[in-house]
Amino acid sequence: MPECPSVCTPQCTNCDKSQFQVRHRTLEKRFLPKFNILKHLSHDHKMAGQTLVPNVCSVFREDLFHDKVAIVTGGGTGIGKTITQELLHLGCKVMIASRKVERLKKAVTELKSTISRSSLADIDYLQCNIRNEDEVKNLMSQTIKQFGGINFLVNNGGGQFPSGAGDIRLKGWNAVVETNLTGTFLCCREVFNQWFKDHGGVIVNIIVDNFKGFPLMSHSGAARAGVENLTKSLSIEWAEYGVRINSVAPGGGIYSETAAANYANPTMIQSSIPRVPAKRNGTTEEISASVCFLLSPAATFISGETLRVDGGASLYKNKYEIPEHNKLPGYTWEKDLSSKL
Ligand SMILES: CCC/C=C/C(=O)SCCNC(=O)CCNC(=O)[C@H](O)C(C)(C)COP(=O)([O-])OP(=O)([O-])OC[C@H]1O[C@@H](n2cnc3c(N)ncnc32)[C@H](O)[C@@H]1OP(=O)([O-])[O-]
Ligand SMILES: NC(=O)C1=CN([C@@H]2O[C@H](COP(=O)(O)OP(=O)(O)OC[C@H]3O[C@@H](n4cnc5c(N)ncnc54)[C@H](OP(=O)(O)O)[C@@H]3O)[C@@H](O)[C@H]2O)C=CC1
Repeated sequence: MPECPSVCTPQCTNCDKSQFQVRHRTLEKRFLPKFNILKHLSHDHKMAGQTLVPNVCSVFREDLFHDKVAIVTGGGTGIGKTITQELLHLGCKVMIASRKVERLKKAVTELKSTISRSSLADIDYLQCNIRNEDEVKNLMSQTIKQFGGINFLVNNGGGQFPSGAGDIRLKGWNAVVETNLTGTFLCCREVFNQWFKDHGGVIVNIIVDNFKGFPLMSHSGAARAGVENLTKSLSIEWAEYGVRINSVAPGGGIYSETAAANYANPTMIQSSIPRVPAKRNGTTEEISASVCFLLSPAATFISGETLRVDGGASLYKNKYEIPEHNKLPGYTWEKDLSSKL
């Protein structure tokens, strides 16, 4: 059992396990189901006064963002929800935004209950499809109205469906490109025009590990490559306005129930593990820590960068297995050379 990185968590009301220990067990359960090495927990662990969301064990100082306001798109689920929870823990006011209001409402109710009474942190939600220009404009203006400004934008909302490129219909291609590239652009442009141009600010874009191509997700690979380059362009163009912008590229698989549920094969996220040098999936907490670092004063000289958070996966094998074939013969002036190639 690893050490908890900071002071944390109450004990279970039924036994002496801390919430961190229970959380750690839950992660083992997620990542190693088929090896059956887990001992079953003898009872449900109930933490006095706690909700279902785990307590935050952030490595960052608790008041780090006490005077800050953040927007997190897709902040009601998975990676975005963990980022939101860590930002709240660090004292930030957070507006979460996505398409499905029920998810947003549920997340706000759960996460609000984790804010301590002495904290200046606050959370609210706005429905916003980042593909819709008017809704993005509204997200920025309403956040400014409600929280008095915006310091951070985390462009986390996004996704795709797996498909061979030959089978992607134009509508499907456009849906993925509009979500991941155009949606990210619209959020960047609007936060700049409505606030960052006059006050500065920090943007973090969540992309994917597409560094060796993204076979069967070509639409998303292309869109995220666009975001990576947008990150570089804007880091130069907007430096004079006090804007920093970076990307985080999660790799391997980052497990969350919603991420897994997006795929017909729920083990899709787990299937990366053999090709991850760390030999496991990543956690939403590991992505959140990188985002908080890039938002923080520790990263004031970092802009235009993409941080790979992938256990080394982007340096190792492509997940895609190329079937045996002889469809790409060599070009040569010698007869019979092809047998030696
Ligand atoms: C290990 C992996 C690493 C990465 C992990 C993660 O990212 S985890 C995070 C994962 N989380 C997420 O990805 C969450 C967010 N993702 C999403 O909401 C969707 O994947 C979206 C981005 C396509 C938007 O969807 P939407 O409903 O707003 O879109 P829409 O209604 O406007 O147009 C839809 C059109 O797209 C097409 N099409 C759609 N699905 C399929 C399919 N399965 N099959 C084939 N085609 C499909 C189809 O053409 C359809 O129109 P049609 O022909 O039917 O009339
Ligand atoms: N999990 C993983 O292994 C990896 C994830 N990523 C990326 O990380 C980000 C978060 O994914 P993750 O948390 O894992 O999965 P989730 O499916 O939980 O998160 C996707 C989020 O994006 C929101 N979203 C999708 N489309 C839109 C839209 N048009 N407008 C506004 N919000 C939208 C969804 O909310 P709603 O449905 O309410 O709109 C949802 O909250 C995504 O960009 C994903 O592609 C990258 C690499 C690996």
